[in-house]
Amino acid sequence: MSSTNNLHGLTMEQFKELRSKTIAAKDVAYCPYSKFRVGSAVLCHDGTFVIGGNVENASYPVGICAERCTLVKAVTEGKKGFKALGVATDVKNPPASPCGMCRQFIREFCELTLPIFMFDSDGEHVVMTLGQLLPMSFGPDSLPSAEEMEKIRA
Ligand SMILES: O=c1ccn([C@H]2C[C@H](O)[C@@H](CO)O2)c(=O)[nH]1
Ligand SMILES: [Zn+2]
Repeated sequence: MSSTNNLHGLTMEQFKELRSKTIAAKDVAYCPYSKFRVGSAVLCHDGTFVIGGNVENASYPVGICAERCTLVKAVTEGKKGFKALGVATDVKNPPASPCGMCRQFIREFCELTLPIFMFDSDGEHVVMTLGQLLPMSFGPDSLPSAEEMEKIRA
């Protein structure tokens, strides 16, 4: 389920860059209310990285998590496929994992095999795939086509 030595197809160099960018991204968090810094980075298929942090709001529910911030940036920069996602916080035992809303958000754009590296306060990680974190999930391929939908409703 979790592992510290399986890089899920990433080279050691890619993994190290994902780790350093994810941990550094904690510095871009805007979290005056919770003070809980979350950094995130995604490795895109084109080899580039996009980073983000949690961005809170005086109207608390309006805030956005680091993982969604990162993916919104990547998608709107035209990035198409994603090889790995990192998330880093200042807690340990266990490291924080993406919330349910983020898991579903990630599902829209990534394969179930996407590895999600969760880094703790010491930079140690647990890695799980999106499919492990979000079993029997509902995604774009779960919706019937317009034609199928017509048959279903007939
Ligand atoms: O995986 C997580 C968990 C929490 N948060 C944010 C939301 C909020 O700003 C703060 C406290 O929940 O951390 C994230 O960004 N990602
Ligand atoms: Zn979230």
